[in-house]
Order: sequence, then structure tokens, then C-alpha cells
Amino acid sequence: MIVPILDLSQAFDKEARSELILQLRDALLSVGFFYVTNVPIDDHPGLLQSLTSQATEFFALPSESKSRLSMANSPHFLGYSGFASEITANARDLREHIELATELPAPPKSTLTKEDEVWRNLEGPNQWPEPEQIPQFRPVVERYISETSKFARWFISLVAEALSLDPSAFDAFFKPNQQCKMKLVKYPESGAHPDGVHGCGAHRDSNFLTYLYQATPHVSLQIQDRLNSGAWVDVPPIPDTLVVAVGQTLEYITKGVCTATVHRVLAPEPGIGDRLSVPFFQTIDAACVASSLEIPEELLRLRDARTERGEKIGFQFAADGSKPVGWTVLLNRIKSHRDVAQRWYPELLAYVLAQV
Ligand SMILES: O=C(O)CCC(=O)C(=O)O
Ligand SMILES: [Fe+2]
Repeated sequence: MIVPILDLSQAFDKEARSELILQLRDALLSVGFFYVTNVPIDDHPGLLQSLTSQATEFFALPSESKSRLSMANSPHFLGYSGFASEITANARDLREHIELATELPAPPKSTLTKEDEVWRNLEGPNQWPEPEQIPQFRPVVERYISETSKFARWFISLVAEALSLDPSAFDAFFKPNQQCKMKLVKYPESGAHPDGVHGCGAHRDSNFLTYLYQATPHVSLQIQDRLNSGAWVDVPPIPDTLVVAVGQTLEYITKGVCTATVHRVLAPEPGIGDRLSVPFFQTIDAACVASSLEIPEELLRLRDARTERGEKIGFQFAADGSKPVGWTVLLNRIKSHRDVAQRWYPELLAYVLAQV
């Protein structure tokens, strides 16, 4: 399985655009993972460099400064998650990270206890480190979120075109100040934990599309080749590219035409330095009640011709159309961050743990 490289400058070139659209269609349908280069963001390589510097400075802060931003303080699952506190595929991830999002106000407190509103707490304010300690952190992260959100919004129209849909086909799933999320992640080279195996266990992203920046040269990210042997295939970093991953939301909305691929991150071996990465998650309006689009027959036929082998790691909590998408997302967050859930959603945690 080859992870294709798409040159986005072709989108602005009359002759080359149709070739790009065909490559994108194939990438969405057959691999679900691809690189994009020439990302149309002003001085994108410079922005990535600044982000790497800020991530490096952040992780070097004293551990008390990071713990003050603990995700457990936040019913919105935003903030710092210490080494091996997150759980994927029932094992601890050998990484630490800070989760940040489009800065939005918290919903009214009353939503915390109302089952049909509780998912609104996915939105809320970030926990920022002290500017005295790391002055450029907030401006750089906010710029990254704002620029990447704009780019990701534009990219949706290319996805629509690649699927022979109207350019506005996905508009109903996004609101004007749509929340996007990101993580700054550090995989320490000598990280070990009795309940952990990988840097990040095998999973499929649950959002719409993910834009991943691999900030260090480690060859650690892998996807599972489900169409063939089920083998793990490296997705090595390529300078000045982002890796785009189809999430389960896009897969669901397109009736399985776009494929969300299982991936994992190997922990760096001792001696090769810490790995840094920055996944950026484009999410849909949590208030949407799951629905799918009219998909051209020709694409449904291509979907049906695809034979999949290997393990299908799916939503533990599938969107069933009876509740807003945010409900499913919240249950998945609870499953991954049990310390946050224990503090803010103890009853839902008990419900989730009874199913895993
Ligand atoms: O760190 C990476 O390269 C990927 C992380 C990832 O897959 C995730 O956080 O969903
Ligand atoms: Fe992922």
C-alpha cells in the first residue's frame, strides 16, 4: 500500500487540477491516508517551525507548570495529559500531550447534569500556560488553529469535488465558528509503562479529517494495510508536508466510500530522541444528528468492490442517528480520558466502562 503525495498547488492550476482531484478520489477511497504538500497557508514551513519550537519549549517546562493545566480541570477535555494517562485500544499510550481547540466559551453549567445537553461541554476555553514562562505559545498556537481551520474548510470543497458531489455538499455539517482541535504530542524516547506498549495504540480517528504534522524525523507512524495482508506500513515524515487521515465521521457520512484507516505510533527506541507530532482534528458540528449524503452509484460500486481484511477497529459507540453526534464523541472522550470523566461525568464513566 502506497501512501500518495498530493501537491495542492495543482488546485490553482487549470490544467493540473483535474489530475489532483482524481488522485484525491483514489486516496480517499483506497488508502484513507495521504500526504499534502504546498499547503496553501502563508509561509506554512515557517509556521510549522514556530510550532515545533513552541512544542519543544512547552514540554521542557517544569512538570508542576504542566500539571497545573491538567485536563482533569476541564470538563471540555482540554489541557495537559501526563505521560501514559491516555488509553487507546485498552492500553496506556506512551506519550504526553496538551490538547487545545478553537477558543470558545463554556456552555452553561447546567448542561453538565442534563443528559440531553451534556455533549455541549465538548466546547469550552483552553488552558494556556503562563505567558511569562512561554510568551509565544498562545499566539503561535492560535495562529496555527486559525490558519489550519481556514485551510481545512477550503479542503472540504476539494473532497466534495473528488466524490462528484456539489462543492457545498458538506456545508450543513459545519457551523461558522466550528470547533477544531489539536494536540501537541511528545513521545519520549525512553518511555515505558507496565500497561503500555505503543506510543499510541491502533485506532481510527473519529473526526472528519485529520491533518498531522510530524515534527521530528522519526519513522514511527504506521497504517494497517487492510486490503492486503493486514501488514503495518510506515508513514515516514516528509519535510513541509501534512499527513491527512480520513476519520470515521467522513467515512460514515459518505456511507463507507471514504475509508478511515487504522493507524498506530511506535514508541521511539532509546537513543533516537523524543518524537514530536501535532495532529489537527477537523470536527463537525456536534449538534448534527448523524445523517449521510446521496452518494453517486459509481462510488458505491467502488466501495462494494473493495474487499477488506484485517481487524476493523470501529467506533465503540456508533452514531445511530438517535442522538446528536456530540453524544458519541463525548462517550469516546470518556473512554480515553477516565481521570477527566471520573471528575466531571462519573455516571457516564460507569456506563462506558460497563461496555468496554
Ligand atoms: O502522533 C502521530 O503521529 C499520530 C497520533 C494520532 O494518530 C492521534 O493522536 O490520533
Ligand atoms: Fe490518530
